[in-house]
Parts: sequence; C-alpha cells; structure tokens
Amino acid sequence: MLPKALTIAGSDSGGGAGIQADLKTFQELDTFGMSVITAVTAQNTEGVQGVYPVESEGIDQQITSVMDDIGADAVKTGMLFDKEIIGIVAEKSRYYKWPNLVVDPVMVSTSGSKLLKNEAIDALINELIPQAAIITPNIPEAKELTGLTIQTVDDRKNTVKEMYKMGASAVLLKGGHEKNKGKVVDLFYDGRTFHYLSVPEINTPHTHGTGCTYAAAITANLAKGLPLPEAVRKAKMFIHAAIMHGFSIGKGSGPTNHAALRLYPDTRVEMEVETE
Ligand SMILES: Nc1ncnc2c1ncn2[C@@H]1O[C@H](COP(=O)(O)OP(=O)(O)OP(=O)(O)O)[C@@H](O)[C@H]1O
Ligand SMILES: Cc1ncc(CO)c(N)n1
Repeated sequence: MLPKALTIAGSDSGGGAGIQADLKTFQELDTFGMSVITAVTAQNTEGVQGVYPVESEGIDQQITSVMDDIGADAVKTGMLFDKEIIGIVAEKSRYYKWPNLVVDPVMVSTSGSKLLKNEAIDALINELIPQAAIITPNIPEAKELTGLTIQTVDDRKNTVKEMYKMGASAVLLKGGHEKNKGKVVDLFYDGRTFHYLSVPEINTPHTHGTGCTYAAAITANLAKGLPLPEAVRKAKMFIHAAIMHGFSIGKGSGPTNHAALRLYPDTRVEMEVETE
C-alpha cells in the first residue's frame, strides 16, 4: 500500500515553501501527498506580499473530507496563523488520533514576515505540541517557545529538554540560524538520547523553504513506517542534498531542489552523527 501523508499548512505561491514544498517532498519520497490549506500567501523569493487566511469552516471541512475518506499515515502541520486554526487542528488530531504528527512551529518566514500571530503561541504549546510525535523548531522559534536564551551547546540541550517537557515524543532543534565554524548542527532528543546531526555549511542564499521541506521529509519517512531517529537522519540527507542543488531563480532567496537525491544520486552528504 502506498503510504499516505497529509500536510496542513499555508500555500506559497512561489512554490518553494509551505504546501508546495510539502507536496513535492511527499512525491519525491514515494508517498501519496494530500493537503489542507490554512492560508493563501502571496509570496516569492523576495518575501511575503500578502496573507489571506482560509475561514475556519473551510479548514475543518478539508480535514474531515480527507480523513473520513482517504486517511493518513502521517500528518504534518506548518503555517497555522492563529489560535482558532490551531484549535481546529488540535481537535481533529484528538478525534482522528494521528499517531505520526509532525509539528513544525512556523512563526516567521525566511524573509521576516509573520506567519503566526503572537497570541497563538500559547495555543501551540498547550493544545498541539502535546499531541506531536516530533516538533521541529528553528532556533528563534525555540526561543519563543521556551523564553530561554540559546548560545552554548548546553543552552541547546536545556532548551530541547524544556520543549520535550511540553509533551511531544521527540524534539528536533534545527541549527540553520546559528552556524558555527562552517558547521550546521541539528539536535534531536527523544527523552533518552541526544543525537547531534552535523553537516558542513553550504554557502548559498537559496534556502527558501528548507524548514518545510525537512519536516515534510520526516513526515513522509514516518508514513513509510521508519522509526523516528531514522526518519530524521534520512530527512536530513534529503534536505542537505536539496540545498546543495538549490535553484537560483527569482531575485531573492531561491528554493531548494526537492528532486536533488533523485536527479543526482551520487550526491555525497558528509553528515556526522554523535549520540550521548
Ligand atoms: N547554509 C546551510 N548549509 C547547510 N545546511 C543548512 C543551511 N541552512 C539551513 N540548513 C539546514 O536546513 C534545515 C532547516 O534549517 P533552518 O534552521 O534554517 O530552518 P527554518 O528556519 O525552519 O527554515 P525556513 O528558512 O524554511 O524557515 C536544517 O537541517 C539546517 O541545518
Ligand atoms: C506558506 C509558508 N509556510 C511556511 C514558510 C516558512 O518558510 C513560508 N515561507 N511560507
């Protein structure tokens, strides 16, 4: 049976992030992709020019339509925009008992536009995160969620532990916003073991949609039945190759290449994984 993956997120007209990144990733990873659109954004490589939320009933109905007929082996959330939308998704998650829920706590776009209202952060923490198999914050999002500062490796570990206490089965803190000595390090924690996934920094401005693509790859891998650490490790290979072969299109930060591993199967990803 073809594994089925559902994304609940915003649409990026520029095609590099949001729903579009998720569906391209699901397709590349041999899963059947479905989508629930929470908001339409007018967006390109230069930024977000407009945000148009879908009305609550429309979001509720999209989820019901997909779930009552087709079902999903894994579900990802991206841009949820406000607390009302978070409430609907959380209620549906409880009702359908999604076992593989990946929550990417999207707050701000790469270009700096707000994709989540400030007053919605508490709803994310109290209603959705406790139901997640994994949450995938970047460093600014982790600071918002915990109120902690993140400078040292110990800060990262403490922050990840604090987020784990919010009730998700695992936490992945992405390191793209704090590169150090030519390395980018993501930290995965499942309540027992820390996994440091370290790769060489790629010198490119074309990183639009990296977070969405990474979380979508984790979702596809979970839909295929991979255990969490393996789903994350494979997704990391996928996103790294996608950044390596990213596209210089548009005038700003271009999108990643979702087909990179298929088109360039010889791509070498020098990833080191340390556990403690
Ligand atoms: N220049 C880079 N070189 C190598 N890896 C990178 C680079 N930039 C980001 N990454 C990786 O891409 C993934 C997404 O990282 P990041 O922390 O930027 O997420 P994000 O901020 O949610 O993404 P987005 O820009 O889509 O909002 C992480 O695994 C990160 O390590
Ligand atoms: C719709 C949408 N979701 C998420 C992101 C985060 O990259 C974005 N830029 N646009």
